Amino acid sequence: MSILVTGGCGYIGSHMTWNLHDAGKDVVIIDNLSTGFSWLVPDSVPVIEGDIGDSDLVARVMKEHNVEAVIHFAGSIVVPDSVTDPLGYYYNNTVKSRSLIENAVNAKVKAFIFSSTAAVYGNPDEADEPLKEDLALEPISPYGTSKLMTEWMLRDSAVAYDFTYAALRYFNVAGADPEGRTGQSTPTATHLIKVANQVALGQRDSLAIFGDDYPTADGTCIRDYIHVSDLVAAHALALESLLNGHESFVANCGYGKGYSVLEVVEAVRRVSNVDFAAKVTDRRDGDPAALVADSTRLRGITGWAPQHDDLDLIVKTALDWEKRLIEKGHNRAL
Ligand SMILES: NC(=O)c1ccc[n+]([C@@H]2O[C@H](COP(=O)([O-])OP(=O)(O)OC[C@H]3O[C@@H](n4cnc5c(N)ncnc54)[C@H](O)[C@@H]3O)[C@@H](O)[C@H]2O)c1
Ligand SMILES: O=c1ccn([C@@H]2O[C@H](COP(=O)(O)OP(=O)(O)O[C@H]3O[C@H](CO)[C@@H](O)[C@H](O)[C@H]3O)[C@@H](O)[C@H]2O)c(=O)[nH]1
Repeated sequence: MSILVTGGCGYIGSHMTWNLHDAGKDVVIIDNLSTGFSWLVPDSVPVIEGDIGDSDLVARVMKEHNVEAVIHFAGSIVVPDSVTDPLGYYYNNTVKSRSLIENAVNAKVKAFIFSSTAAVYGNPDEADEPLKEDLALEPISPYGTSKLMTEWMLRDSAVAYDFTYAALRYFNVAGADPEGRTGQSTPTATHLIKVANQVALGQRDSLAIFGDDYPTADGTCIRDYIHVSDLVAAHALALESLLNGHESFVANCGYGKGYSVLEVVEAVRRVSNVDFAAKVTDRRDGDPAALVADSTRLRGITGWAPQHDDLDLIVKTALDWEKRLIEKGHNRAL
């Protein structure tokens, strides 16, 4: 019996792979290496280079590796790109997820964990923060819609076929493996903490703050930053719950605390000890003002208890990984 991790060579998938490897589980990865790197995962884990939309390949891997569970990270992840390329996002995130789910059903996979997102909530009312799972779902970006449609395919399929699923709605995932084995490695990544660390280390010229006229205390957007190690621990617990017979569920993954863009920039300056410049520019398409999670449901179902709930620690682990990338020469595309 093994666990198929799609997108296992990506940022979050590689942390998941190390988590499962450390726990002694059998893992197999399918990744098309569009944004992932096979050197981020343990040498002993098989990496099948291919696409989750390649049904023959997926069926073969599920059969050969006797796959019992799927943890599905593969996808396109940049919110503003989804605004300019909606059909590309619906294809990679929704159409190919449909194909993967069909393969999982045919292979009699028992449990399916899906990377969903806070972007399914759209631009929620301030009064609804922290956000609970049963709020109205009104994504404001094609990225959010592409993920919500996959949640719905899983909901309906789990009724019709014999498997259970967990759709985990991640808030802003950040930080890196405290042991320094993997981290966010896409040189052109657009995530705030990654970009700010790159600026602090002289890998990028400047940091743009996308808008300071939002209805928040300092005018910049508020997000709930969750350490990637806590996030993948939630997946391991969710999988255990499903395999122990828990019914399917949808759950938020975040700490329940929000930081503004300016507060994050201050944290990166403090931790890096570099007083880099940041310039306010126009708003970025598709950005809601504030997203903060209520994770009561996740904690209740799985017993999840975060270990790294500390913004400076998140920034430090990410910064340490960024330095490692420079040492390894993996920052060359910038
Ligand atoms: N990073 C965040 O803050 C965040 C928040 C919410 C949800 N998510 C979701 O988590 C998942 C992982 O995100 P990440 O930050 O690790 O991104 P990532 O880009 O580092 O990882 C995605 C991985 O999937 C692979 N991939 C993409 N399309 C594929 C395809 N069609 N077939 C096979 N492999 C494919 C890529 O090569 C990469 O290794 C995504 O589904 C994303 O939408 C991320
Ligand atoms: O150079 C930058 C980068 C980001 N931001 C701002 O920082 C905040 C966070 O942005 P970013 O780190 O790009 O994350 P999000 O756009 O919030 O999206 C992330 O978090 C979502 C869940 O909240 C996931 O669905 C997405 O996959 C993931 O990329 C936003 O207000 C951005 O406008 C800047 O001001 N300057």
